[in-house]
Amino acid sequence: MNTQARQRIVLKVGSALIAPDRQGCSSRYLLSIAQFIVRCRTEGFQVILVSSGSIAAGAHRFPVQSADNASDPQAQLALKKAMAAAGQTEMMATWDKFFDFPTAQVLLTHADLRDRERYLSIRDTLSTLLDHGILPIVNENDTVTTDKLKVGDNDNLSAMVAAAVDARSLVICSDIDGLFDSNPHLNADAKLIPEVTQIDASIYAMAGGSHSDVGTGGMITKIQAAEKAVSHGIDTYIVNGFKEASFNELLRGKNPGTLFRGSASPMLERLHWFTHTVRAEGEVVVASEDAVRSAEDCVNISSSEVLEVKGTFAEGDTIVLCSDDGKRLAKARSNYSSRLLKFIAKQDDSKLIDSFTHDRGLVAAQDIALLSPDAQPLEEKS
Ligand SMILES: Nc1ncnc2c1ncn2[C@@H]1O[C@H](COP(=O)(O)OP(=O)(O)O)[C@@H](O)[C@H]1O
Ligand SMILES: N[C@@H](CCC(=O)OP(=O)(O)O)C(=O)O
Repeated sequence: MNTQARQRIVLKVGSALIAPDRQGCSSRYLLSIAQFIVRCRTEGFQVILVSSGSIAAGAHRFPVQSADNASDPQAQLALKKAMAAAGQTEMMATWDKFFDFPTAQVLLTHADLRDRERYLSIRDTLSTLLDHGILPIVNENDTVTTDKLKVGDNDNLSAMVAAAVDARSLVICSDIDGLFDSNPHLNADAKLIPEVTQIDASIYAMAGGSHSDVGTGGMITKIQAAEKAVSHGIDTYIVNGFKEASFNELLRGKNPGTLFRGSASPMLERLHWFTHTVRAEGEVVVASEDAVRSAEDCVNISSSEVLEVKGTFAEGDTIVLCSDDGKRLAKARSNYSSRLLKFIAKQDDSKLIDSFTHDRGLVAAQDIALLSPDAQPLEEKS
C-alpha cells in the first residue's frame, strides 16, 4: 500500500450546503468546510473535494419557466443541465475565494470511470494535482450525461474517486447528523447509528430517499458509497455539514456522525474497480449455482449451462451471471455478444454448442468478481 496515498481524504459536500435556498451559492456553511480543508492540508493530508450543488447554484439564473416546459420531462432535463452548466462556474468561483492555494475543476461521468484507460488517466491527473498542492474539485459532468453515461449521484461518485486515489477516509457532509435507524424527517423517534460494522440488507432497509428539493439519492446512495469505499479499506463518515462542531470533532479524531470502518482486508485495486465501478450491460442465467463457485468455474461454464440471456451486450461487455431464482452470482466480461449467446443457448445439438465455447470460455478470465449470494446489485441500485 502506498503510504503517501493513504494520507488522502475525500470530502463530499451535498447541494444543501452549497446553495441552501437555490438563490445562488451561499458561504453560510462553506466557511467551516473550507477551514476544515485548510486544517487537513496543514496537518499533511491531501484533500479532494467532491462538490455537488451546480444545479442548486444555477437554479436562480432560470427564474421563468413556461407552463409547457413544466410538464415536459425532456425540457425539465434540459433545464437541469443548463442550471448545472451555469451553476458550476459560480460554484467553482465561490470555492476558489476561500483558499489561498489553487483549485482545479474535474468533471467526470460514469462513462469515464468505467473505461479502464480513462480511469487510469483520471487517477494520474488527480495525483498530479495533489502532488502540486492543488485542490481538485470534482463533480459529475451533468451537462453531457444521459442515463447510460451518468453515475447519477455524487455519493457514489465520491466513493469511486476515493478508491481511485486510494484515500484513507471519505467524509460525506450532508444536511443531517448521519444514518438514523429510519428517516428522521418521517419518524421523530429515529435514532442515530454511530457505527456500522457490516453493510447488509438491514442497513439498506433503514435508508430512505432525499426529502429536499436539492438533494439526490438521500441515505440510500450514501450507504452504497460507504459499501464501495469500505471494501477498498476506506473509513467512511456521514456527518452534518451544517454544524461546525462536526469538523472540529473530525479534526480531534472523533466520529461526529456515522462511521463505516474500512475493511481490514481490502479488495485488490482492479477487482475493486471492476466490482464497484464497472456496470453490467446484461445478465446470463445459468442452470446451477455450482457452475459459478470460483473464477475458474465461470471461465469453464459451457453454453449448455446457459438458460437465458437478458439484455443486449457486445463481446467484451460486462455481464452478471445469475441463478434462475435471480441470485447474482458473479460479474464478468462476456466473450460473446448477447445475440450469439442467445442463438447458441437455443440449440439442442450439444456438439454444435460446445464447438462455440470450446476454445474460449463464456467469460474472459481477466475480470471476474464473485458476488456474495445475497449481494445487492451495487451499481444498479437506485
Ligand atoms: N435513515 C435515514 N437517516 C438519515 N437520513 C435519511 C434516512 N433516510 C432518508 N434520509 C434522508 O436523506 C437526506 C440526506 O440526503 P440528501 O437529501 O440526498 O442530501 P445530500 O444533498 O447531502 O446528499 C436526509 O436529509 C433525510 O431526509
Ligand atoms: N451533480 C449534481 C449533484 C448530484 C447530487 O448527488 O447531489 P447531492 O445529493 O446534493 O450530493 C449537481 O452538481 O447539482
